[in-house]
Amino acid sequence: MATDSPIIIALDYPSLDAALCMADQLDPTRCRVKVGKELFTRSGPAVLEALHGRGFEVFLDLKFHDIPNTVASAVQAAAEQGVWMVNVHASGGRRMMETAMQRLDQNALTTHLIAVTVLTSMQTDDLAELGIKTPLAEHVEHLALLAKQSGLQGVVCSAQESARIKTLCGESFLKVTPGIRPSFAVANDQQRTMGPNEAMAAGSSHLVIGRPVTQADDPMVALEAIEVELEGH
Ligand SMILES: O=C(O)c1cc(=O)[nH]c(=O)n1[C@@H]1O[C@H](COP(=O)(O)O)[C@@H](O)[C@H]1O
Repeated sequence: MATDSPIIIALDYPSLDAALCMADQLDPTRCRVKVGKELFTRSGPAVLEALHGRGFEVFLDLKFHDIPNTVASAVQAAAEQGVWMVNVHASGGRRMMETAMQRLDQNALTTHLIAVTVLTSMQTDDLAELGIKTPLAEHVEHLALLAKQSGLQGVVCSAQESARIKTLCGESFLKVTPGIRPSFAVANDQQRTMGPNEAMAAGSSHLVIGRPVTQADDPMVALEAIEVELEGH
């Protein structure tokens, strides 16, 4: 079931049952869902089947990062399970990203392939510790351009970087932005955050939202409050 909503709810739960309990409160015409490392490691492909069966488009967020052939095979495996979107780490480099994209094309698989730039939990000091001296925003732009040149359809970045990436990589290049914090939510471990409305105004194409909805007393009330903040987009 396709949706026009930019909202992607992160189903960061420790079991299939818990994730489906949340999904059953959501409407696949009003949001997509994201399956990440914890849930997929615990439940495996069964969770994808269950969510597809309920009509959801699924972003499989496993952030692959390995040698080109291994990543291409993993991306192919994800796409063959019908996921809407899958991601790799841009820091895996051009050959890794190009090989993965070619594998999708060779097999006529239409899953969106995007690359993580710099995690939204990181700041300049974290990059410096890794030996990356470039200012964080510049490093994000560099990785976004590399992903675009490698043929990928978009990136995961902070909404703080969406405007600049839109200028560099174009409007249709996807900017999938976690670290979204509606006015009622706390930052948790996120560092580079933005509100949903501001993120869309900055050029984000999709908003990844987890705890502000999944840990709310009433997740549907939280989701509706976000939809209200987004009115006009
Ligand atoms: O790839 C991601 O989805 C991702 C990339 C990133 O840079 N930062 C980030 O928070 N995420 C994911 O986005 C979700 C954010 O969840 P909340 O912080 O609970 O809203 C989590 O599932 C993260 O794994």
